[in-house]
This record gives sequence, C-alpha cells and structure tokens, in this order.
Amino acid sequence: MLALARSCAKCLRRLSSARVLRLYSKGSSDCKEEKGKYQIVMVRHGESEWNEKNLFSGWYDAKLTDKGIQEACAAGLALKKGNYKFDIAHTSMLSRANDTLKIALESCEHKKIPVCKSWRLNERHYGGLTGLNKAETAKKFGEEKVKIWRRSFDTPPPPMEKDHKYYDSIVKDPRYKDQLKAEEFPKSESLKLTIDRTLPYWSGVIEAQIKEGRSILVAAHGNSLRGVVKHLECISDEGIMGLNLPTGIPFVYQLDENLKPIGTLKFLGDPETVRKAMDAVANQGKAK
Ligand SMILES: O=C(O)[C@@H](CO)OP(=O)(O)O
Repeated sequence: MLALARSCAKCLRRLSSARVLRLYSKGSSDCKEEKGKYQIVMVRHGESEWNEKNLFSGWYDAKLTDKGIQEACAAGLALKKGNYKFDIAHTSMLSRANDTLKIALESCEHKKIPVCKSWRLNERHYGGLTGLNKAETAKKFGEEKVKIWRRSFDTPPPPMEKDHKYYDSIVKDPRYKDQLKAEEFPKSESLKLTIDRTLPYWSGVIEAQIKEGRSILVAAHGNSLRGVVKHLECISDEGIMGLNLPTGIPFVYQLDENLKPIGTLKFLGDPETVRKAMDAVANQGKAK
C-alpha cells in the first residue's frame, strides 16, 4: 500500500501540467489512502474583494467577500466533519488569510490555539501588475503573456515602482514594521522567488513543529501554497504551471517519518466542486 502511494507521488513528478490538473481535480481518489506518521492541513483563503473583481492582488490587503466568508465557514465545517484538531496555526500577514483562519476555526468550534503570522507565507508579490484587472491585462498583452506572469516558474511580473498606486499602502503598512525594512520588500516575485522566501519558514518553523508532534493548520495563498505543494511533491517547473488552488477548500497531506508526502494532496471537498473551482481560477487570466 505504502509502495503504491509512493509510486503515485513519483509519477506526479513526471506528469505534464495538463495531467497534473486532471489528477488534482479528481482529488486523491486515484491514490489509495494511507495514514502517515504525520499530517498537515492547508487552506487557501476564501474569495477576496479583489478575487471577485478579478484584480491581481499580491501583497495588497484585500478583504474577504461574503462568499469568501461563507467559504471559510464551509472550510471549518469540512474540518469538523473530518474531526481535525490542531495545536498551532500559521498564516500570512494578509487579512484574507488571517480572517479565513479565524472563521474556519470558529466554524469548527475549535479551541483557541496559537496563531503565528509571517510575511513569508504572503501571496507572491505581483509587482507592477498589482491592482490591474486580469482579463483586461490579457486583452492588452495577450493571454500567453498573462499566463507566463501568473504561472511560469521563474519569470517575475514587472516591478512595483515607488510611484505605483499601491506602493505606500504595502511598504508603509505598520503590520510589517517588525518584519521587513522598506528596502527588503519585494518589488515583484516569480513563483521561484516566492518559494525562496517561503521555504525557510516551512523548513525552519513548520517542519520543526510537525516533528515535535504538533498538529498544524496553514491558511495562506494561491501561490505561496503552490510553492509548498511543488516543494513537497517535487513537481517540475513545467508541471506546477497546471496547478490552480481553489479558494477556501482545505487540503491534507499524509507525511512519512521524513516528512515526505505519502501520495498526493487530498481536498476536503467534493471532487466536482474542486475541479470547477480550479478551472475558474485558471480562467481568470483569459481575455473576456
Ligand atoms: O492575484 C493574486 O494575487 C493571485 C491570487 O489571487 O492570483 P493568481 O491566481 O493570478 O496568481
């Protein structure tokens, strides 16, 4: 059984992006479920006001919409149904992830647990694209270019300059004052750069806590979590382009004694709903 699950993970490394999408969309039903020594649960925040308007968000602090709040509640109910219990939660510095975490924990009637916030779990910084409409940007620059900006591994979007409309609201935001100096803020990030700053937190803080036997919930963002998934499953730079994480649907990894995933991630949601939600995220970059 363990061998089968491991071979599933191995297969994933070689899959094309289209097949990755198909496989994840089916949930983990193709891989026989195996309990690991450890497990970790993650969730992308619920729909934000800028998701609803189809704007590049990055580090802009967009709040949850009513639908996003409902998604966070539903995430909590899914956790309750699965009887998940946590010792510690980790989240980014951004309200949409913080609020999703809070609402999900309340909705599963979880006891109070410590919540750690780090800029290293923030969404990837969308640079000069921040605040632009994705469909209009695709119309102007072409869908291919927008796909490269959104999903390529190592092509960062154009940088955010100091005169950018949202520069001050990000760099002068007091919540970063103990974490980053003005010159340390990214100007834009590819997935690769996002992984470079997320992984030290993943390996140094989260993995250490898992090994201590703590049960962990992470509430973060589409691209910071894509980076974690790529790392955990050793997905190729090309393969990760096909993964679009849905908002507000928790997913679980079973991990072996070396914190390697046993099989692929398992969404706590109906596979058809997950597939549709993933397609919807992918389609945000299409010209309307
Ligand atoms: O705008 C963003 O910051 C992210 C997530 O909402 O979008 P994308 O899916 O285009 O990477």
